Amino acid sequence: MDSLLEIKGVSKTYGSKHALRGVSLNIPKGKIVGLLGTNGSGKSTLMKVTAGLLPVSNGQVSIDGIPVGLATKSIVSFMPDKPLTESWMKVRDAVGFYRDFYQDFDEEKARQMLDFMNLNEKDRVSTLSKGMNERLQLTLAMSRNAKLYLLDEPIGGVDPVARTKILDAIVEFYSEESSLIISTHLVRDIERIFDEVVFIRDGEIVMHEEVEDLRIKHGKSVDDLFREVFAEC
Ligand SMILES: Nc1ncnc2c1ncn2[C@@H]1O[C@H](COP(=O)(O)OP(=O)(O)OP(=O)(O)O)[C@@H](O)[C@H]1O
Repeated sequence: MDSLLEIKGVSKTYGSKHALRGVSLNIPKGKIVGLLGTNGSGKSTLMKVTAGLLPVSNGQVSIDGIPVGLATKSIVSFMPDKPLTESWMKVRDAVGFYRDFYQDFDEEKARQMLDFMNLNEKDRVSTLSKGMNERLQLTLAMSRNAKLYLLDEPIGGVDPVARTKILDAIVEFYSEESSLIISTHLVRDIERIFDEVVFIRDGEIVMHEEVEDLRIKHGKSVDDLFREVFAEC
C-alpha cells in the first residue's frame, strides 16, 4: 500500500489525561477518510499531532516519508475547529493573508470556491454567519495545493443546508492526487463522501475499514455502525 500518512504507536497525554493511546494508522494516497468518534475521543488531538501543532508523548508520525515537523507543514493543510481569521478582516483580506503566508496557495481556486460558496469578497468576516464562516475556512484550507488536508469538524454546528453545500464543495474541489481526513461525529450527513472510515474511541483506533467493505461485511451504513460501536460509551 502506498501510504501518505503513517502513524506508529502514538500516545499523547495532557498532564495525567491520556488523549491518544498507542495509535497506529496508515492512510493511503488519494482517499477521503472519515475520522469518527464521539466528543472527547481524541479526534482533534490526532489532527493537531498530524499537522505538527502538538508534540507527541510517544511514537512517530510521518507524511510522505517525512517525519512531522517544519518540512511537513508545507505539504499539510489544516482547517482547525476554530477559525484562524481575524474579525477585522474582509473575506478578501483573509484570502490575501493565506496567499502571502502559503507559497502553494492557489488564488484562482480560492475565487472559484468563494463563488461556489456564495461568499462575497467584500463581506466582513465578523458579519458572517457560522455556516458562512465554515465555508470561508474550508475555502482557505482547500485552496492550498497540499498533499494532505486535515479538516477538523468542518460541518460542526451548521444547519443541514449549509452542510450539504460544504460537502458538495469538498467533493467538487478535492484533488485525487491528495488525501483528505475529516473529523466529525455527524456521521449520517457526511458518510457519502468517505472512501475509508476510522473509528476512534477513548484515544484508541477501534476500526479502520474501506466504506464499501464495511457495508458489505456488516450490511449496515457507517452511521448505523457508528451508533452501535459507540452506544455503550
Ligand atoms: N489542552 C488540553 N488540556 C487537557 N486536556 C485536553 C486538552 N485538549 C484535549 N484534552 C482532553 O483530551 C481528550 C481528547 O480531546 P480531543 O479534543 O482530542 O477530542 P475530540 O474527539 O476532538 O472531541 P470533540 O469532538 O469534543 O472536539 C478529551 O478528554 C479532552 O478533554
